[in-house]
Amino acid sequence: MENPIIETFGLGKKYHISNLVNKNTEEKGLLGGIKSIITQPRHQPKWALRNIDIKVEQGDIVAVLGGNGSGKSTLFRLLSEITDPSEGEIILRGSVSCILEAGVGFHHELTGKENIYLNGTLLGMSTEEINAQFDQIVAFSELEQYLNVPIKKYSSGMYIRLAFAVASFLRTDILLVDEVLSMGDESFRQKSIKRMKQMADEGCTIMMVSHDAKILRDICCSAIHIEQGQLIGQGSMGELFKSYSEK
Ligand SMILES: Nc1ncnc2c1ncn2[C@@H]1O[C@H](COP(=O)(O)OP(=O)(O)OP(=O)(O)O)[C@@H](O)[C@H]1O
Repeated sequence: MENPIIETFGLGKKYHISNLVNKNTEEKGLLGGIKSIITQPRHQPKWALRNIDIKVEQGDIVAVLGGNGSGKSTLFRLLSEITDPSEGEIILRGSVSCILEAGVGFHHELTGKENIYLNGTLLGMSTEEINAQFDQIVAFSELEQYLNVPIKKYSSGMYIRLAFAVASFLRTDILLVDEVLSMGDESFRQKSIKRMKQMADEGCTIMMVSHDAKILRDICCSAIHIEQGQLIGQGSMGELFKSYSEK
């Protein structure tokens, strides 16, 4: 694979989880016999991902497979630069848009319309470029009536429709879609799948997480399999899905 659009080298992310540890101690002296509880914060490091070396080719639609807590969302957070790696390196040869869990990427006090312009500006687009895409975004999201309403008043389904429309019609080379299609209704899901195939045909690279195996098998040609923060494999969807579902 020459000049893959996404490459990672020894990528790792370590979180520090603070646990409150109750320690029963027996007081001596004046307070002899009285037990007190001392609560001490302790920080335990946990590697959410480690030693991840992947390569993704431009125009590919890649499924990211893995059980709960395996590190899929962490990988997307690293690739979209929401969080920094603890070790290793990421090379991105294009701009990234992501649709992560409801709320991320939008400013809740701003209206739908203001968020469309804000997202476009963050992607480096001029007002004229955003204007040129605006009607398509609104039509795709089917939120004409709610454009001047603050995002905080949107339902999760409405949020997902706007997030998908914004991410898929504003200029982007890489689209990361994390488990959001299951939140929309069936007709929106079908429309989104069609749009993703069209984007891939136009050269956009898509990585997606979904617990809906049918969606993944329908549109992904390759896959990455992660378990407990470790890369199990990268290859064709057919091959990896088989080993993933047999585990
Ligand atoms: N902000 C955080 N602080 C501490 N630990 C975290 C944080 N985010 C994720 N983790 C831990 O990192 C591991 C990987 O989490 P991640 O959300 O990436 O998994 P996932 O594969 O997306 O899971 P799921 O399919 O359940 O959404 C988990 O053990 C999780 O508890």
